[in-house]
Amino acid sequence: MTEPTAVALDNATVAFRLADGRVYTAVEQANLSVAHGEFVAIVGPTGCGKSTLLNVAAGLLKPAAGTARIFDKPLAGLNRDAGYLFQADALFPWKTAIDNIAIGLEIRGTPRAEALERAHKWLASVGLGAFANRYPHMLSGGQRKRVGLAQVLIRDPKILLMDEPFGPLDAQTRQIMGNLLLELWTADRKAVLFVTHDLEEAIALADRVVIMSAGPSARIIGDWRIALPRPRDISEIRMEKDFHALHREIWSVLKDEVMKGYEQSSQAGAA
Ligand SMILES: Nc1ncnc2c1ncn2[C@@H]1O[C@H](COP(=O)(O)OP(=O)(O)OP(=O)(O)O)[C@@H](O)[C@H]1O
Repeated sequence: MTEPTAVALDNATVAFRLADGRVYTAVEQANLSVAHGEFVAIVGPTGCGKSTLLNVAAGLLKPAAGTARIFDKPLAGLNRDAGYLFQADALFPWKTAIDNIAIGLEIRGTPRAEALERAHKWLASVGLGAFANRYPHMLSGGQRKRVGLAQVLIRDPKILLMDEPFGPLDAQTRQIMGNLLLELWTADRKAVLFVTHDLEEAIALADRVVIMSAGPSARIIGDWRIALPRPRDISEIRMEKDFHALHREIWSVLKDEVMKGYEQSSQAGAA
């Protein structure tokens, strides 16, 4: 039996009403799918609608036209199968690392002792076993991301929605986090939808890279299968010939859209 598609957006159009009453169509007729266990990255120019598509998959935004289906069922309300990791930290500043991780289970009614035991395992799997009692302000940006990842994964979502999760980190920490993400994903293949503006990061991580055009009315204009071998080290894979060939091919499509994106966003009243 074939597995149901984890995320399927069919002809999804998303529009926003602006303060002056005009309607801004951010995304038009986007078709996007993420298969069970597949890692898909969305790349596109700034402001094209990457987060908007992710928010549709999360059930935070309803398309004006088209449909969103999760495991072959129409999405109504929040996507309860998904865990969401944003660019900004979502940690409670008044809770320690361990309590930040355990809270997701405690909210669901898991007894505290059991929640803590599982949280310690997750803290160890993100390499922070010795930092259980640190508050978020006592952790580096990369360490906070690790806690954030554990906080999402402990709830065992079937789908991971990631919106530039490593955006604020320095280049080296980004690569370390990328490798950690791949290691955890390989152990338990969840469907991943990963938004990034960094084409190299997208190719290094994903099974498929999807490219969006510049907005308004952004569309999906390319979909590449990334047949690079796994397991991957995301620093080393960037040295490979096949990686360069893919990068060249995808960038040839993306670069015009990036330029259009900058022009659009610099025009008065663009959005
Ligand atoms: N609530 C809103 N009301 C009006 N316009 C919005 C709203 N949310 C997003 N937009 C517009 O929709 C477009 C897409 O926004 P979105 O945040 O999805 O882009 P993005 O590709 O994720 O951008 P970036 O790469 O800069 O993070 C942008 O032009 C943005 O200004």
